[in-house]
Amino acid sequence: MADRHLSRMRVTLIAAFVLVLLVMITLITLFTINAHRHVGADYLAFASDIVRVQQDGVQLRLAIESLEENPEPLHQQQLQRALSVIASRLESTRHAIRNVQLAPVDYRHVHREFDNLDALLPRLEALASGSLEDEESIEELKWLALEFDDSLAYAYSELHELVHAAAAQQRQLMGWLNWTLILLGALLLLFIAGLLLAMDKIFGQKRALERLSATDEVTGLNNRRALLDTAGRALALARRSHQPVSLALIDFDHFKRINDEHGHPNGDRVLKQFADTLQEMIRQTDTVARIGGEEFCLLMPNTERNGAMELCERIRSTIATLPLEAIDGQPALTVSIGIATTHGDSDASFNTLYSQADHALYEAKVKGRNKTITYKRQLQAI
Ligand SMILES: Nc1nc2c(ncn2[C@@H]2O[C@H](COP(=O)(O)OP(=O)(O)OP(=O)(O)O)[C@@H](O)[C@H]2O)c(=O)[nH]1
Repeated sequence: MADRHLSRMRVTLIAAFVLVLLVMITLITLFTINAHRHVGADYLAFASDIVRVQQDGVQLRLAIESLEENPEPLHQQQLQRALSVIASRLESTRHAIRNVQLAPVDYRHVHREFDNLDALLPRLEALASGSLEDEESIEELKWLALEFDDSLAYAYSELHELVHAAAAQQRQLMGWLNWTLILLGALLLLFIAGLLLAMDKIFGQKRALERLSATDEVTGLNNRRALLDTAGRALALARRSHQPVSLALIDFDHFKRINDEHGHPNGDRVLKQFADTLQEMIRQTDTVARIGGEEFCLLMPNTERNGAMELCERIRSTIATLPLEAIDGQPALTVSIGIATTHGDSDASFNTLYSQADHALYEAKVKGRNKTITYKRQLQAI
């Protein structure tokens, strides 16, 4: 049952982890694809560059007007300078477009306009560096310059808009990035919280299992297995510190009658009441366990034979007069007790102690029950 629960929890945890992983991978992939173009681009700087180069068209027009009014070499030189500035700015704008990585589909028409400018520029430069003494050449230069200026203005204004749109996308992307990070953080927290809860549950179940495997369910006392652990430790400690350890086996007399006359459930209640009474009478360092049907074992570390005898006698006489709640509050039971003691200098094992106490218990039963007998080389009865 617990195994099934644990493996279900394991599957849930793995599924949660895979889900979180998938969500993270999807979000990161989507983000990376979109962010690739935008994240590193400085659209703001590019936009202000474009505003600056838009002034080139104004310079060109001014140079043409001056040349028209007064076709002097000085104005011709101004025109040549303006054209050379435009040429180099066109080149650096192209370079900037490649750097900000605008999607080619978005700026295809701008690109076409740039090609047109590329075609017009050499013609303009040739005219501007030729002889401009007759009106016809100036007129041709003027119209070509106007066509060039139109194209330039269109290209730059389109580009400006594209860059603004890209900057808006970049801002939106950053917003998404924030939300993505918040979502990932929340998922991670959820996952960690789930993991902690699951671990808490697992450890809780483990503790409950340990408790159950060490406890007798009728009386709530330690069971045989828990007693063996405790006794092993107590005996090892006693050997090291040369202290005595006593062990008592307590067995009800004619318990069968209780079951027969009052029913098994009432028999259980009697066992429980006895266990509670026993717990109240012993020291904190003592351990009591139910090791069989109606047989109990009391481990008394650091207790000599006389001390054990005194306590067990008190137990025996208390039980003999104990009103049993499950059977009309009447005292109706006695116990027989066998005690064995190991001294500090002895290295008796639990099994030895147990069989000595069992031997003494057998003697108590044979000698008429309701007795406490300590195991000695010759058994000693009270
Ligand atoms: N109610 C209840 N009875 C139990 C439990 N375990 C064992 N018993 C009963 O305890 C009785 C033990 O019977 P016996 O071994 O003959 O011992 P006894 O009747 O106490 O007689 P002596 O020990 O010889 O004095 C049986 O009737 C078992 O059914 C239990 O968990 N609950």
